[in-house]
Amino acid sequence: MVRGRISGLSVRDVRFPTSLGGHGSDAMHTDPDYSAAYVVLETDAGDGLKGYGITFTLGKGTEVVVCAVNALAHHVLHKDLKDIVGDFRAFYRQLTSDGQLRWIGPEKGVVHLATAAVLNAVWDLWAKQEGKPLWKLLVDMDPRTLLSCIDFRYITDVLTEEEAFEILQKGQVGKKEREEQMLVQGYPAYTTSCAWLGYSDDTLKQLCTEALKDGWTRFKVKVGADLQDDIRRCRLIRNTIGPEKTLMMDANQRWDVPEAVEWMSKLAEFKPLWIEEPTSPDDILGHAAISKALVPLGIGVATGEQCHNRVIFKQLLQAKALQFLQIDSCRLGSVNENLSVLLMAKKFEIPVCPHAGGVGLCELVQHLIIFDFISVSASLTNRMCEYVDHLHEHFKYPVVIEKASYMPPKDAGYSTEMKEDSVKKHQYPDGEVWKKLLAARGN
Ligand SMILES: C[C@H](O)[C@@H](O)CC(=O)C(=O)O
Ligand SMILES: [Mg+2]
Repeated sequence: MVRGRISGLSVRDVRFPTSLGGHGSDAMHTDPDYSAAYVVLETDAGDGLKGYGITFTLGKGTEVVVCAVNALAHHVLHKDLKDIVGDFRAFYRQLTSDGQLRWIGPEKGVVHLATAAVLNAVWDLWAKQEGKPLWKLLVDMDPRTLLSCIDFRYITDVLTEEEAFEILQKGQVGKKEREEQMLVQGYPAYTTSCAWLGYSDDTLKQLCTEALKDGWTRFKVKVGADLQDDIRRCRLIRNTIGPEKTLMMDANQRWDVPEAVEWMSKLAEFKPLWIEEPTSPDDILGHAAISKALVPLGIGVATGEQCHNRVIFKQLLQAKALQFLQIDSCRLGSVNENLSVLLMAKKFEIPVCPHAGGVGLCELVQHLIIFDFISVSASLTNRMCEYVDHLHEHFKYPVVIEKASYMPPKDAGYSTEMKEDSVKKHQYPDGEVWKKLLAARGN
């Protein structure tokens, strides 16, 4: 039973110095410090439950997102939780239609990341009050209630509410068996942690060898900065993992369209399943051109981690611009907007392979993809969820990986809560980790 009025919202700037080890590095983000704007919602319900929400950022960008969360706070404060989730579509629209903040969006960039952080906290609180992990809250929700959380504005030309209802109705068939399957086998994952761009060849080889021993069969490598380096690194990885294992490549938006096609024709011998973010995330027709050009090479295009919103996903699908769709739990407007994208992907029969390269993204997105399998896609063909082996120790309910699969979370909530001690230590700039680092840098 949903209860309580939101009595407090706090937001903190939490950063991890991952750049020191080259973790998370790619062709465009060479020194990423994995960071989060971390939101905590309190209520007057007297049950001690809080809602925790994050959005993923890199370093200094967190400052700006924290400001945007504070600017949105008045929409949430003093509201009854039951009014928020009772008409979640209206609340989503209220947040994304703020007359003054909308101008610096709309539904994109900093203000949308802030929306995600706030709404992720609301979903966490809702799931905790219901005593269920978020994936289970979604799986058990009746289709009409689920759809009442989605803003269909701008997507009804490809997906009406009635069509979405039909998809969810069809998804009821075999749902129980699929839930059982998830609880036993988990959701298949791939690892990105062996092959960040800043890692040396020795590190690549060592990490791939260890990952193979741990049962990983799917690997992603960062490419795009230097062709000769890419050829050497991809050869090293392919030789280490063997011809049968799955390899994906990620260029993080480094190339122009013709350059992407040319570059990938040189990397085709390493048999990548996909090239991810070959060019600007806003270039829908560019992605379509690359997709078309790479068909003869057997390489698909994957994108989504920097897709602004459901509208861009809609057009990517309409334009046949991607073969693998990568939702992100913190880039889009939380669960609400991700639900609409999962349903569109189902309509277009495009496999969803979520993005999770960042702090906390694995914790969150596992809920969405497990729900997707049980209630929407009903398929694991060509599907896998990204896994990165970093920073899970800072979360109160960290992901559980077994046999290279995500095991469904059992604790109530959205797995968003961080350990208070970790937050204190990594808060920027006053946490002890940053005080030391900044002093050593002479700041
Ligand atoms: C900066 C991030 O680590 C980015 O490289 C993640 C990413 O592209 C992915 O995980 O995919
Ligand atoms: Mg990527």
